Amino acid sequence: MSDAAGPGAGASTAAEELDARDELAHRRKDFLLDDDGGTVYLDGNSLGALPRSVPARLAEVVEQEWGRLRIRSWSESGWWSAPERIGDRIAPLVGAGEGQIVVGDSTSVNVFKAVVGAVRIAREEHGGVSSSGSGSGGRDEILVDAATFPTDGYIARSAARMTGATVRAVPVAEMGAEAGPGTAAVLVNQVDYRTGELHDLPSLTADVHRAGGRVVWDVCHSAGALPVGLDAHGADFAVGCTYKYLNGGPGSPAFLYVRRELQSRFDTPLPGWTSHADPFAMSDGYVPADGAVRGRVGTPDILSMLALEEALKVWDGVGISAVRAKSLALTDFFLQQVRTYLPGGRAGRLRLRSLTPEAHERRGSQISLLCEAEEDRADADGLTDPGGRTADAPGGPDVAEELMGRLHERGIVGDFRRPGVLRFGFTPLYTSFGNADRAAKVLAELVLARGEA
Ligand SMILES: Cc1ncc(COP(=O)(O)O)c(C=O)c1O
Ligand SMILES: Nc1c(O)cccc1C(=O)C[C@H](N)C(=O)O
Repeated sequence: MSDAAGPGAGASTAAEELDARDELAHRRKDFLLDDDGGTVYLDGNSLGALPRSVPARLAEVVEQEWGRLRIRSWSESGWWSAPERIGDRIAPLVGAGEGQIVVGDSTSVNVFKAVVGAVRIAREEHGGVSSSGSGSGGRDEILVDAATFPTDGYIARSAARMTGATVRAVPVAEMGAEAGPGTAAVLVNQVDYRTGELHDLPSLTADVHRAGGRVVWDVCHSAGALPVGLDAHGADFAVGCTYKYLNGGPGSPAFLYVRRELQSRFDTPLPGWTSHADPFAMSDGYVPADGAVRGRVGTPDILSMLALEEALKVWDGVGISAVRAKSLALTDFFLQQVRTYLPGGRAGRLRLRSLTPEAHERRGSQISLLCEAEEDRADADGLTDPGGRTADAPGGPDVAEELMGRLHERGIVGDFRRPGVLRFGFTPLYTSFGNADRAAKVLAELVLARGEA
């Protein structure tokens, strides 16, 4: 086991061989990881690790650009154009051409802009009147992914109230069939935050378009983890955060993608002055800027934004397809090792069941294991029946939360989501196969100790 692989050293030969062949292994050194402390960090699907070059760059921004140049930095240090410049840096990672992504605000705020923008465009296309808000062209419904990360659902409901639409929660698998003549917009997560399931962006986008609606993709759990293909598959809008697989740091600004053909018709519900065609004219009337700039609202959060820009340098020379290949290999390997160390996925009355699909085309970059405390089931084959019941069996959620606490004590950092889900995120730029092996081994030890107690 090489030092570069970090904790997990001394792990299985299989892990060592996989690490030795890993084309992305050299990237690990670009991150500050707690290798000496023995921590295996599998929570990059919530907060990515710190790229080593960020602190020095932030110090420079604060001391030099803010401290010395002060107001001049808006032009001389490129602060003013940072939202679009950084958007173009993210673009290839999500399959977008230049000029369609703006960075800023939170994902929640961008969901609001995109959903209202999508409803307005759909209505205009079907004979409604977008700017006055009157006339819907019969497009009165917003479909929302029934298992969505909560913020999207909350925001969609507010956007619906404001536009006179209604929201209907629909399981993603049924959305294509449910989209119809009343559909204005569809809001859907490409990867489910709880189960790690990857949804079919190309086919659902095509279905929504056939129904005459517009689709907003939340790519928080796919940006930087897998090829998204926004342009290629005709996505209308996309929003995503940058603090997960893009490692931008806590609360780093989100991004908004508006497909080029829709930009001139994007009627933002938050027309702040920085999205004006001539912001420094400071005129009374709002005239929207062209292009990605139209997605801005107010003054960009420069410190977070420039930390993100520096963090994105770890992607230099890295292709998203290599990242995807390693992500699938890591998640396959983790599942395989859990099965090896915990045969049948169970110990006594305690059972782990993967909610993350086995099929690669349906898997994001995390593994979610539902922890059930139940009677032994004759039909159970352990870890292999995603899509089954997710009932919180007696003690399930409590035991899962307790187990995640114990994992943290043993240096394995994943997280817990209700009901009883242990989440393990795999960030290919810095996670080694040794990490995956060590996490599986410690998890199995803890389940065995707890289940047979
Ligand atoms: C799918 C998804 N959407 C949105 C968010 C959060 O949005 P915000 O960045 O506004 O907190 C998260 C995670 O926090 C998420 O997982
Ligand atoms: N954004 C977060 C935060 O500010 C605090 C704690 C966690 C988060 C997260 O990102 C949660 C994450 N989206 C999830 O998938 O559960």
